[in-house]
Amino acid sequence: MNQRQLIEEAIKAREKAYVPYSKFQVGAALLAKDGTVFHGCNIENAAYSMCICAERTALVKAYSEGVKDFIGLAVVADVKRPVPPCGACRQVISELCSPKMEVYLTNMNGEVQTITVEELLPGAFSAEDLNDDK
Ligand SMILES: O=c1ccn([C@H]2C[C@H](O)[C@@H](CO)O2)c(=O)[nH]1
Ligand SMILES: [Zn+2]
Repeated sequence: MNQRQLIEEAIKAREKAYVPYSKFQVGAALLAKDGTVFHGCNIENAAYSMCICAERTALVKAYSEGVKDFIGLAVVADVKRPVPPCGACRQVISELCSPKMEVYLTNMNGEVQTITVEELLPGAFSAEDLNDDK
């Protein structure tokens, strides 16, 4: 599976978005090392702060099935620039994906920005900080 194909999977995942409030559909596709692709979409709630982003949906689906090794993540929305993940997702991606893994940020115009996990959130808070004895 190449970058273009993973983006196609994210476009398919986007169709499943549950977005009655924002009407802003986001899709994600997470490629695992074993070749499995996990789809994610955003899922909103009348209690707005409970909204779950597409990226986290895909990651939680994979982790909950015991899959933890990934090759890439594609994210797509219908926006002017390749869709930027929110801060919460950057934090979760930083913890659950390897620093050098590539993330493909895209839009429906076919623009693609390739960025690594470590570039998404430089200086991310991590488990090492918790264990820091100073
Ligand atoms: O990268 C992003 C950015 C936003 N959203 C969702 C959250 C909310 O449902 C809607 C508007 O912010 O888009 C995502 O799923 N991923
Ligand atoms: Zn997010």
